[in-house]
Amino acid sequence: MSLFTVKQLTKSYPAGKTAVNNLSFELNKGECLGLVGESGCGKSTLARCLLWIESIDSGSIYFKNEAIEQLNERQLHPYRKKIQIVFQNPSAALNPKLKIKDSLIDPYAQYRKELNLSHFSYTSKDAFVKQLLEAVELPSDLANQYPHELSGGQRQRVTIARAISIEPELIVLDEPTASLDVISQGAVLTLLTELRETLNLSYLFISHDLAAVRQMSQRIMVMKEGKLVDQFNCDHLFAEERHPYTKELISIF
Ligand SMILES: Nc1ncnc2c1ncn2[C@@H]1O[C@H](COP(=O)(O)OP(=O)(O)OP(=O)(O)O)[C@@H](O)[C@H]1O
Repeated sequence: MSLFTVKQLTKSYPAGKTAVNNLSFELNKGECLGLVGESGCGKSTLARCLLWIESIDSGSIYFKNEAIEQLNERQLHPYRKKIQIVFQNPSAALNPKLKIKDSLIDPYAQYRKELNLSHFSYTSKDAFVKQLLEAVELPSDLANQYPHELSGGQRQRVTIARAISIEPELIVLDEPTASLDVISQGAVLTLLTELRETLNLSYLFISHDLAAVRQMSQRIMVMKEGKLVDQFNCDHLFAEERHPYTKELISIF
């Protein structure tokens, strides 16, 4: 089943070049779709368009057959709950003045009236936070600490716990391990794979690191200068018909 169907999506910035140029693709429920391309090719712009925090110039984005560009802000509210994002830099994503438990509870507090959780259950704030920390393999005593008291890897686990707290259908992972050391990177990627299976999540996994994208994804899309130049199943990565740019990326990974 298609979760996202994107048709001929174009987005440009005033006085700038076209960041996303006539992009079409589908993202299926339960899959991890990888998006790879060099810095500046338009990956994050595409992510912001899908989250509808950036308007589009033309084209369509369907979420489960509903055209999101036709929804008003009130109609977008339930849509926003179904899609969460994890950014590259967990320090910027967490409020330094809030204890971890207060950051973690934020999405739940925002959407609690509409939530029908099946994996997590809310009995009290402390118990809920404990479940979330356990899900990302963090000790529960981190709940009372502040972001600066945690390591980068721990902080990124907190942002992942926050993203999964309202059991979204899709998480956009925008370079989620780029700020971490190699060991933490591997551990976070393994955790994300386990969470996708346990919580039946779908991912759009954005990275300039083809090796990480290959480890995580079932299908891969390759972007170059705003355009989608290649898309294929992971097991076809080394096939002869790959686009020359994909072959170039393979040669450097
Ligand atoms: N708010 C903005 N205003 C003007 N131009 C922008 C804006 N955001 C992005 N751009 C431009 O759009 C293009 C695509 O940027 P984008 O951040 O989407 O690329 P990216 O592939 O995510 O890069 P990176 O991997 O470095 O994050 C770039 O040329 C960038 O300069």
